[in-house]
Parts: sequence; structure tokens; C-alpha cells
Amino acid sequence: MDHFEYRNGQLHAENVAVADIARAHGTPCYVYSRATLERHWHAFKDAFGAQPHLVCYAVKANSNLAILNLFARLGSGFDIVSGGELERVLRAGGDPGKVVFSGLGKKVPEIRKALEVGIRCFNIESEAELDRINAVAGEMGKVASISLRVNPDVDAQTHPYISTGLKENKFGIEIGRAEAVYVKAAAMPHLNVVGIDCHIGSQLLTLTPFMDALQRLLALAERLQTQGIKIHHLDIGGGLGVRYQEGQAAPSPADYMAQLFTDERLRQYEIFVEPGRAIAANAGILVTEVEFLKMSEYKNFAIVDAAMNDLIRPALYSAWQEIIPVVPREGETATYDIVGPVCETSDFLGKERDLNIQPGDFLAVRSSGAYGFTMSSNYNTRPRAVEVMVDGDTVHVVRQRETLDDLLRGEQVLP
Ligand SMILES: Cc1ncc(COP(=O)(O)O)c(C=O)c1O
Ligand SMILES: N[C@@H](CCCC[NH3+])C(=O)O
Repeated sequence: MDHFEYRNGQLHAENVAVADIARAHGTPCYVYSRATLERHWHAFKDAFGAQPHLVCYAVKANSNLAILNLFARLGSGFDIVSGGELERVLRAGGDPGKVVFSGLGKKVPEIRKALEVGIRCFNIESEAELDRINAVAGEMGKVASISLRVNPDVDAQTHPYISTGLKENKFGIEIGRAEAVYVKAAAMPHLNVVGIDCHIGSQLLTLTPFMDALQRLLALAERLQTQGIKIHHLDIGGGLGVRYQEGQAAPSPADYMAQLFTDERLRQYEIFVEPGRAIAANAGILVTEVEFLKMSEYKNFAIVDAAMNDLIRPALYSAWQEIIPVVPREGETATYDIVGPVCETSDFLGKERDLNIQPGDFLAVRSSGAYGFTMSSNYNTRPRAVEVMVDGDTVHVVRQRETLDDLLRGEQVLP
């Protein structure tokens, strides 16, 4: 459930009519619900009960400062993958002491900045990265807290582009090598081994792959113990899936944790999670206006003003997201492909959708709060959409629509 519901014949975001938002702020427009974001964050937090834990929101899912700030106020941790994301967390008032730094290509300045502000832990993805972080920490006279992101070789049963825990994926350190690499890390003067990390993929709708990965992590932690390497926390990554489609069943954070904690061995560790999608996806919609209808014998197209540059998930993963009218009309529907103005055949938001629409109508693409705006681009020199957050009766613009001047800033012709 989320806070986007029909009331009095039209779609509302919390207490505000979405059509009013679209008229006031233009389209395409991302609309987020504060109450939904907070509720989804609390669902993770509450699922832990008294167990020591840290919810590290995965910033990549939606990195708008206003959203990060909401979570910072709730005391959240953050999972970052770049110096840019670290900067966002700091500007949003996040506690650097609750930041974990994932990602497999950390550059020296990014590592330096992370050490300077005192992040909680580096999730290390290769032996070469271990050497680099040890060297940078050494130069700075610091000790970096680290965990290894291990690749447990389990099939997350999700789209191949967002599966990360198979041995052929670029992520993490092969579980068979992990013990040797931990021994090496433990002997490095500027590293402090504190945890084990893994993240096996995104949009997981079954819990079995998480359990399989966890068993392998727990076994590794026990082997390390016998080597005298004490593991303080287990970071089980993000990846919990959400319902994009009616009838799809997604486990709740409570189901997820209940399942994990069936293994009592887990209780001796502080548990970190890095959820992104499960918190943000169903807390946002993308609102777009129908520009033209193009009907033919073969196919009907609704050409809308949002495109693959605004929301790339359908083009990139053939992802299915629900598309609904903001103010539904009575009467007959027709079947449309909902397409944007970008010059690519893959520029669609949805295919074969039954709708009763006219030019000028607003449509909402649901479940767009995660991997929507953050994956947007300026392709076809299209300025990025405006983002607003609804808080009860109030609409806050949390990122202005980009202007062409913003978009062109920094480009120069030859003298
Ligand atoms: C290391 C890491 N942590 C957390 C996440 C967040 O994943 P999700 O949005 O599926 O929860 C990702 C993205 O898949 C990731 O790569
Ligand atoms: N961007 C992907 C998820 C990738 C998660 C990042 N590791 C999606 O929209 O489904």
C-alpha cells in the first residue's frame, strides 16, 4: 500500500490531487509521498526489534536531498557507491559514521574523502582495492574499517542485468577466495576488519536466495573466527523486491527478517541492510501528459511528454510499471503503447495498455520512486523533470525542473 489513491474520482498523492500538482508544476513531474517513504523506512527498522542493526538506505535508488534528509532525521545509515553520493549524504545532514561505501571502482580522492569524514565501513570488492585503501589510509595516518563484499555465487532469480551475486558477475570477491583475502587484510596495518558484506541482486521476490547467501556468510564468519579474525557485523545488502503489478507477491521487510532470523547464529552479529527499491519505489510516481494519440490499423500510440530519458527502466530491462489515468474517464478504452518523444524504438513507458484517454490528459507511471529520476539523462537534450514531495496537504518542490541553461552549462565551442 502507498499513499497514491483515487479519491473523489481522481488520483491523490496524500491529500493533494495529482492533477493540481501537474498543472502547477508542469510535466513530466516526479511526485513523492513523505508518509510512504517514512513508513517504508520504518518497516525495515521495526523488523529488527531489539537486534543490533543499521538500516543503510541505498542512495542510488533515489538520492534527492530532501529524501536523504528525511532518512537522516530518522537516524538512518546510508549505502553509497561514489564520492558524489557521499557529498549528497553530508549535505542532507546524514551521519558519516553510519555510511557504508560499496562499489567496485573507488578512486583515491573518494577514499580520501570517506576517511576524512569518518565513514563506518568500506565494502571492498577486490584485492587491488584492499591495497589501495590500505595505502591511502596509511598516507593519512588513519585506519580504515572494512568488510569484504563476497560473491556467494547464488542465483537471485531476477533480471540478469540486476543480478550481482553469481560468480560470472563483476561484483565482490569469490567466496572461495574470501578467507585468504581476509587473512591478508587482517595483516594490513591500516585496515581494521569489522564485517562481511554481500549483495546478490535487486528486485528479489523470493527469500531463498537471501537465505542461501546468508548461510555462506555465516559459514565464512565461523571459519574466520577460527583464524582469529573477529567479525562484528554482517551486511546482507539490499535487493528486497516490490510489487510492480497487481497480484505480484513481494515479501515484506518483516517477512524477510523473520526468515533470516530463523538461523539463530545471526543474533551474535550487528546486521546491516542496504534497501533502496523496497523503500523508495512505491513512494513515487512519474506524472506525464498525453500530447498526441496516433491510431492505426496495427497499433495505437499515446505519445506522452515523459520518455526513456526520464524513466529508463522499461527500455533497459523491459520492466513493467503500471500506468494509470490521473483523472479516469467513463466509457470505452483502447489499447495503446505509451511512448515518449525520444528517437529510439525502445523509448516506451508501457506497451499494450488499455486506457480511455485524450490529448491533454495526465497519466501516472506508478512505482517510479526508485531508479527513476536517479537514472534519468539529458538524451535528446531533454531537461530533467521536476521533483516534488507531498507532505499531507503541502507540495514542496524538492528539485526544480532543469532549464536549458542548466543543461548547457559548461559546454563550449572552440575559440
Ligand atoms: C551494493 C548495493 N547495495 C544495495 C543496493 C540496493 O538494492 P535494492 O534497491 O534492490 O534494494 C544495490 C543495488 O542493487 C547495491 O548494488
Ligand atoms: N536500476 C535497477 C536496479 C539496479 C540496482 C543497483 N544495483 C532497476 O531499476 O531495477
